[in-house]
Amino acid sequence: MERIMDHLAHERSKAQFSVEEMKIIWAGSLHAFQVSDRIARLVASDPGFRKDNRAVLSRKELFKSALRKAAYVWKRINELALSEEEASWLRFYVDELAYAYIHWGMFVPAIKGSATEEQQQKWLPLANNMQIIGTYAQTELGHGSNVRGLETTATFDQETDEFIIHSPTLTSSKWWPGGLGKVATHAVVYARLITDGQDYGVHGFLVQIRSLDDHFPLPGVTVGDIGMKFGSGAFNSIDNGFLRFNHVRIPRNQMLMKVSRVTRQGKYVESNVPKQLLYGAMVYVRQIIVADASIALSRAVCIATRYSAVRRQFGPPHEDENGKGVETQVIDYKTQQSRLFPLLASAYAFRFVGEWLKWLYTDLIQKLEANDFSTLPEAHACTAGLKSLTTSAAADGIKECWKLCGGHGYLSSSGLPELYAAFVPACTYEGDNIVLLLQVSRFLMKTISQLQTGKKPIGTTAYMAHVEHLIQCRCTVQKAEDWLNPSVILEAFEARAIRLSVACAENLTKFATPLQGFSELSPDLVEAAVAHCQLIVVSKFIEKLQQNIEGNGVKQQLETLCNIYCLNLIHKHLGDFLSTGSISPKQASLASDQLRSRYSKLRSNVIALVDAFNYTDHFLGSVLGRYDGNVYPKLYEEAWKDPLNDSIVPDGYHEYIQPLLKQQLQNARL
Ligand SMILES: CCCCCCCC/C=C\CCCCCCC/C=C/C(=O)SCCNC(=O)CCNC(=O)[C@H](O)C(C)(C)COP(=O)(O)OP(=O)(O)OC[C@H]1O[C@@H](n2cnc3c(N)ncnc32)[C@H](O)[C@@H]1OP(=O)(O)O
Ligand SMILES: Cc1cc2nc3c(=O)[nH]c(=O)nc-3n(C[C@H](O)[C@H](O)[C@H](O)COP(=O)(O)OP(=O)(O)OC[C@H]3O[C@@H](n4cnc5c(N)ncnc54)[C@H](O)[C@@H]3O)c2cc1C
Repeated sequence: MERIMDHLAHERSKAQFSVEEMKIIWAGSLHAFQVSDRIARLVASDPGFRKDNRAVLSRKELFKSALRKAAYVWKRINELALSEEEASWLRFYVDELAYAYIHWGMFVPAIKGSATEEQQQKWLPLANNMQIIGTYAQTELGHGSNVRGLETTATFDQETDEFIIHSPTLTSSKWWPGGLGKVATHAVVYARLITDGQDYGVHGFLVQIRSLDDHFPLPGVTVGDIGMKFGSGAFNSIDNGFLRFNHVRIPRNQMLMKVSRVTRQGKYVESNVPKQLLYGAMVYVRQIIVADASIALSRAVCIATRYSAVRRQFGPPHEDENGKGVETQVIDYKTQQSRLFPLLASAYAFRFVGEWLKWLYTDLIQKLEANDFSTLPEAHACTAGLKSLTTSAAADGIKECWKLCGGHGYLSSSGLPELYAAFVPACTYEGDNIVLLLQVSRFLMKTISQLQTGKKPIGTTAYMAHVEHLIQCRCTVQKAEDWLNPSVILEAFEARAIRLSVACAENLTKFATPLQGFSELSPDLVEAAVAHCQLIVVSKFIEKLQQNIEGNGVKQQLETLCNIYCLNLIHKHLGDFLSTGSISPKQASLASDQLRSRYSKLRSNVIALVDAFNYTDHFLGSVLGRYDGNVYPKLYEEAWKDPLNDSIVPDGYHEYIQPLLKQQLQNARL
């Protein structure tokens, strides 16, 4: 048997902590680690889940392959009698975007969040058993961010006890819903509710769009795919669709009636729950997307880190561990470290804030069940803000990782182009990132205005209670080591965040109306929201370190990562920190000194830190990120697999190359 050479073994031997213990920290618990590890291996070893040929498939082949895999996933879930937790891991590791993401991730949560108990009893078993396949049809051709501006109508017909769903204009066509184009049989459709001639705004309706017998669209329904999207593979395995209704009738009881309902007599009745619960599915998915951002970023970082340890360029002659003369590993260049290590730190930071957000969401759901709606505004602000912050940083980070791999990063076989193409729309779906930050700033301005009324800020805004101190405090750092003190870091971030918010609040008073002020100051408001969200990530990382963290050397590594995450943010947003007086220029320079020293401290551990993500080669899908580091022979092998190399002389030679060459030859002879 061929011995598998581990080109990264020397790197692994340098680690100063227990990778196995770190794997548990990354997974969240021993149980989560064990389940996810088992399912990851199950997926990786099943040829039915092969995905290395995706980049060369045509759109139709890719789509069909995604359908096949989704059906196979369902089959395996049932054959193996997987629990809900195991089934989620299976879908996750299969790593193929398909209609099932929208079905499980949005359609089912929308029903759970907005339907009455009775409606849930009818629809959830059908959805859970995949007897119907659902999509989430909110966005329209002319309206995405502005949900209140949706045009589709649902007009109540008292005579027949039905709603008539209609698309009155081209711009009211539903546009983008995943799984809609070719697969979904049902949709949660967001439409303006009209009864008794009055428009009550946007509400959710459960609408069947395709026949369960022959899959043809039902009468009055026009539906199709919106076309190819950015990048090969990636989102092109999903049929994002368009949908138009021509007076389609549905029974009255297919309005999702938890928040409000229409009676048999056509009377609109509000319940005692806030209308924002209609947007509950968005809060749910935004929270999941934060976890997804840490995964996408950590995948890219894992690839770039392993490859940076394998790749060698320039440098004074070195001897490797076998005494052979070699060039410098690119990971030892300080520029490479200053680009890569903050991304590694961010992956961990986002993991921990994602864990906390999951807790916040679970807590919200428990409170909502007890009719306590008090934490809904904060949950909305946190999910919106952190979704925005983490997806923007992860998308930029993946792109940086591809550049960190030089030319080979641009190859499909690096896995990075597809990862980027698949992830970058997260900056737009579930709310454009800027629009979401503006929601956070609205929440911040409200919180600041309530300080004057004596209302005590809670949760992630609790720091605002100390506004008087934070507005005038001075950072105490005198030497580089002082930047390792978590309370110093926290105060600098709190001071920056509150000073930016207070400046916005003061400036807003200078405008004739709040609307005008919000519009004029929106770039500043976005910066204040970013500062607040970064503070949340920093504080949750610091809180994580205060927990009981077991394992040889694990806590020390996390402390170094936390320092790098925070100090790099100070470095990147120096303008904010200096202009608000949160730190001085001298302290900024000390922060940079400390950051450099943290990179050196981290260096020998980075391969082990990416191993702790516990990603299989199948999941990573990257020749550059292979666990064994055996990059060059595998790149060569992959190149041979390209369809262009199926023949020695390419198709088209006889039509287009040979005549050209002959012509040139004849011309030369003349
Ligand atoms: C097991 C497998 C599961 C797989 C799961 C998959 C999970 C993901 C993982 C990987 C990803 C891969 C798959 C990707 C799938 C992508 C699917 C994408 C779907 C979509 O994009 S659906 C469409 C989403 N659309 C949006 O997000 C639109 C954005 N716009 C809005 O949210 C809103 O309109 C708004 C927030 C901009 C509101 O603007 P407006 O000023 O008009 O405000 P009002 O509507 O009047 O609201 C006022 C009031 O309400 C508060 N508010 C607003 N939104 C919410 C909310 N969601 N929750 C609670 N509260 C809310 C707002 O703050 C205001 O409060 P105050 O009056 O200020 O107190
Ligand atoms: C891959 C993908 C999958 C999707 N899946 C679904 C789905 O399953 N179901 C569904 O319903 N939808 C889906 N969507 C649609 C998605 O939710 C919307 O694209 C998103 O909400 C943004 O809306 P928009 O496209 O209208 O952007 P717009 O709002 O038109 O944004 C355009 C620009 O205007 C700016 N802008 C907009 N409003 C403001 C403002 N108030 N202040 C300042 N700037 C502003 C934005 O920042 C952006 O730069 C999907 C989208 C994508 C890309």
